[in-house]
Amino acid sequence: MKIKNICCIGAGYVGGPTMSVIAQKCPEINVTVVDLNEKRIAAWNDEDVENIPIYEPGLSGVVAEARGRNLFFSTDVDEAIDKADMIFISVNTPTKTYGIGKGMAADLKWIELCARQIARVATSDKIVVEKSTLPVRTAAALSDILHNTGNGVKYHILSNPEFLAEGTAVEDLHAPDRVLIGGDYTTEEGSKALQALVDVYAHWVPKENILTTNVWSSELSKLTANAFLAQRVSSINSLSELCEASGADVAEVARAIGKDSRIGPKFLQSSVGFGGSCFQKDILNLVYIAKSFGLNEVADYWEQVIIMNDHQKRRFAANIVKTLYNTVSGKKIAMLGWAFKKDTNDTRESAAIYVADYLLNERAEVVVYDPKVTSAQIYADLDYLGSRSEEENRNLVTVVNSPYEAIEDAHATAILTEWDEFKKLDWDKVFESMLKPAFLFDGRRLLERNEMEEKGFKFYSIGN
Ligand SMILES: NC(=O)C1=CN([C@@H]2O[C@H](COP(=O)(O)OP(=O)(O)OC[C@H]3O[C@@H](n4cnc5c(N)ncnc54)[C@H](O)[C@@H]3O)[C@@H](O)[C@H]2O)C=CC1
Ligand SMILES: O=C(O)[C@H]1O[C@H](OP(=O)(O)OP(=O)(O)OC[C@H]2O[C@@H](n3ccc(=O)[nH]c3=O)[C@H](O)[C@@H]2O)[C@H](O)[C@@H](O)[C@@H]1O
Repeated sequence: MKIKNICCIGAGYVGGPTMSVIAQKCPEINVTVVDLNEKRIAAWNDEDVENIPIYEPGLSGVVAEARGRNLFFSTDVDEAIDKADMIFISVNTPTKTYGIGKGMAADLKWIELCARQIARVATSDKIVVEKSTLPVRTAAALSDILHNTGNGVKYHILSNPEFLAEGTAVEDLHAPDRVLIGGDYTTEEGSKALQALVDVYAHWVPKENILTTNVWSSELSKLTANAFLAQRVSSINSLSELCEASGADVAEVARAIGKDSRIGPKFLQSSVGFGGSCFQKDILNLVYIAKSFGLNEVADYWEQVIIMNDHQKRRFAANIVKTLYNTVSGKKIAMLGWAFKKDTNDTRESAAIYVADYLLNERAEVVVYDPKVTSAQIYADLDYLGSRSEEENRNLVTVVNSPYEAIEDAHATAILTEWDEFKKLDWDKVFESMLKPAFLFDGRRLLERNEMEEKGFKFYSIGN
């Protein structure tokens, strides 16, 4: 079966970049990315390709190459569904904020809406691909909806979770460690559907890197991969506190253990805590699933990863207060970075939000600089927490366009995101323009202690 038309529902951080790369690498396939969000689609279609709604290194070049040729962005969801032989569902699956499973389970409302819409519109057989991260066995629910509310056409459901990381999305999509496709390989038709998607990726991914499994293994592998990655960060972060107490240096410990090929060097960078839209949500989902099977010890084991991460964020903020003589009330704290990691404008679950909230509860005046995050986003993130009125957030928080403006007359500077430009700041100038003693809190292990102390800073660094 040769795929000619692909539709992707959801033009977000996953749907946008993933489909752009498929279109780039498969010029004979028409790829239409649809979304209900008109503003987002308008931005994807902006004449100036630098204005696409997601900042990812290299992405604008990919979009420029394929857009208008075989890559289209549209709000006409029905038309794109009807035309497609293969439909990716790449909508958001956030943690539920209400009802059963509140604060834990994934909210599958948008997934179900997509399924119902596909069933209503489709007049020919479709391969439906789960691109969103979903709880294990979601494909059964999708199949139920599609086959019971549809127009009598046939559906094959595949699971094809996405492993890209933000900030390196294009690189990850061009050369993935693996592509995972779950499908029903026990039937001839199921195998054909699986093969159709394998053939799409085989345009640029070596065959040995395309793994096929049954649907449940694929769904569960995505949650597992994120849980393992987050667990490594929480593990090294837990040790950062022990390093601070004992005189060891977490970077040295990480290097020493990472040299063991069984452990490996990646994801051992101690930090102010992991953020991003997925680690916390996916682990909470895993915990919820384990609990729903009555596996309480399994649930407790994974929940600890989140508990440690919350502790790390709180501990970083609390240390600022403690170091500034137990009060930051009325003091200016410069925060460098707001995004949850460098090279992205995404702020979802960023540690910076929680550190700022903590400091604001202590009545600090916070000044934020981030090279890619807008002030509107920063205020929206704080408002969303609901810790204080919107007016108070605007009174207490200032967003500026230059790091030097942020640090001017600051009592303390805190690095929250590891943007490369922070390494290259003129730190002598920073020291000069801060109030003394000039406290510097490095939440990303970006700077060298000796160098900063020589310049005169009172320097605090995670795990050292
Ligand atoms: N952000 C990331 O780096 C990664 C995310 N994922 C998973 O991919 C999924 C999508 O994540 P993101 O792209 O970050 O989310 P996102 O929130 O950036 O994008 C989702 C888009 O879907 C649209 N949408 C929702 N319901 C719709 C409907 N019924 N019809 C049309 N459009 C609809 C929304 O308007 C939104 O623009 C989630 O399940 C996430 O866990 C997986 C790997 C990486
Ligand atoms: O499902 C998802 O959404 C994605 O989640 C993560 O990707 P992402 O969240 O974009 O970014 P990561 O590079 O994993 O970083 C996550 C957080 O952990 C932090 N981190 C990461 C690595 C490390 O060593 N230390 C550390 O503190 C980062 O600063 C960031 O806040 C996974 O890496 C992707 O494989 C996955 O597809």
